[in-house]
Amino acid sequence: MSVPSSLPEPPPLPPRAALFLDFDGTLVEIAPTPDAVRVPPALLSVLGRLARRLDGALAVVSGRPMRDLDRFLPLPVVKVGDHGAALRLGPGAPVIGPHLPLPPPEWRARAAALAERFPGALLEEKAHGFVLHYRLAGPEAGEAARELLSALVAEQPERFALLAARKAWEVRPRGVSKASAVAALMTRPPFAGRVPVFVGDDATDEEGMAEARSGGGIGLRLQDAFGTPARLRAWLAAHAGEEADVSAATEEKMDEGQARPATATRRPAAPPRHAAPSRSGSGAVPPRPQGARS
Ligand SMILES: O=P(O)(O)OC[C@H]1O[C@H](O[C@H]2O[C@H](CO)[C@@H](O)[C@H](O)[C@H]2O)[C@H](O)[C@@H](O)[C@@H]1O
Repeated sequence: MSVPSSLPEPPPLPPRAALFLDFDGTLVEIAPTPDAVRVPPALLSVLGRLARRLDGALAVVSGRPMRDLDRFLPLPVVKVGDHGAALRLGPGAPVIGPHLPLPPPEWRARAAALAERFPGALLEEKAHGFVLHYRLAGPEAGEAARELLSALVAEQPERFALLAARKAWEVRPRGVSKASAVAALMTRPPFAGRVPVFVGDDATDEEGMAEARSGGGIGLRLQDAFGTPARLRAWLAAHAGEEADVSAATEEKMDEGQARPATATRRPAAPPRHAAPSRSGSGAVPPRPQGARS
């Protein structure tokens, strides 16, 4: 991801924030395949600590199936999967969601056949849809996927939509979105009455950001507000208080394979500039973390 040479300072997390975080491309860097994403170990402790500071008002809101979120983020935080179709409100809670249509089996079969034709293309199955990934197969595969899936969705346009994802095309049911997930969570404790803040990087996240803004909160596009997932992670670490586990600069080296986790430096979190720190979960949050490029 190219980083603008000077980014404005990210806004402070408002007092009594409810934080909604996208996963792919936001909390973690984009990887060649869905299974290849790397979750820095420090991220798990940072998210756990930050969730406690926010009295539980932190949710990961992703297009991923819940099984992937549980695998990559084995944490007792609120999780939303499948672009809003699956919701788990806490540890041990059942996965809930609205009744949604299933795509016809023939659609999946035709998508699988297309993936077979293009080496590197991948079909990712979801409960109520599927994704054709062409990151490793090239633009010709992407164009073929777009043509096929848009024709399929046109057969049932009131029930399904085609989503342009990052080097992928996704068939997903209508009726749910990251916006509907944010709206639903904001009616329930511990989110209700807080200021929604949504951070994300792609088209589906724009819906979540718009919902946060319409609820009086903030929508932060990762590329504009932080530049890279590593800088967002450092910002989250600073907001989590105590200690930031890994500096953004060190994480970036690790991401590039230049350093091992054992070499990570530990440093104190940047002190908040905009408001006094709080341990109650209602505190405001800091500025751009040290080590981040401006
Ligand atoms: O809502 P998100 O958490 O951002 O998830 C969106 C989709 O992310 C995944 O695909 C994307 O990330 C992969 C890993 O970095 C990358 O290989 C792929 O090219 C991207 O499109 C995931 O596989 C999808 O299920 C999510 O909907």
